[in-house]
Amino acid sequence: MGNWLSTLFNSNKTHKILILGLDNAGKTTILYYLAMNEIVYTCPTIGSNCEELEYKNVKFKCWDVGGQDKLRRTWSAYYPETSAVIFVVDSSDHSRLETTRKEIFNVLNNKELEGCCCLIFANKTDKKTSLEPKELIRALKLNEIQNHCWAIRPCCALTGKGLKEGWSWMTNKIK
Ligand SMILES: Nc1nc2c(ncn2[C@@H]2O[C@H](COP(=O)(O)OP(=O)(O)OP(=O)(O)O)[C@@H](O)[C@H]2O)c(=O)[nH]1
Ligand SMILES: [Mg+2]
Repeated sequence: MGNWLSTLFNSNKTHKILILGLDNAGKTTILYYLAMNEIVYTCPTIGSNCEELEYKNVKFKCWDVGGQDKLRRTWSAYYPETSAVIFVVDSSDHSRLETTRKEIFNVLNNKELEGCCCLIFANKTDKKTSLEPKELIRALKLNEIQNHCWAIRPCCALTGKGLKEGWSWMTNKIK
């Protein structure tokens, strides 16, 4: 991982992280930025990508699952043993806010994810039309999330801006 993902404390456990979100949200771009600290040009994911990362001597196995409509029904196969969900939102995609909202709540209402914390990355902040986190909280009704510790963080996967802050929040919440 990048420089900011260095060493501090020890744990033998590998935490499973699930990266979900609609197609084109930027999940794969985020995964590879976290894993390699560089921008990877992607094509739509059919199936999933998996990378093992280490942060402060804690190991993470991150699954990025394709977000196309027909692939979303496969997401639940990845739920068992998940420590945290990262839900990536294209904050400039105004036309699919309602679909995004439904998918977030579908995911978080699943019993297999009980107790998981959820980091929502408001990605593509470089775009002029991107909504701010507080606008997304309102549009996606995030205050209605129950029984999950959650946070929303703005980011730009093309520059890495905001990824560290979001990742740090998530790792602090994982038990
Ligand atoms: N402008 C901008 N484009 C981005 C950003 N992050 C990702 N993209 C672009 O958005 C497109 C989709 O990115 P992916 O990472 O493939 O999206 P995905 O969520 O993995 O999509 P699926 O695999 O289809 O589920 C690519 O062209 C990326 O280069 C960002 O922060 N800003
Ligand atoms: Mg992808």
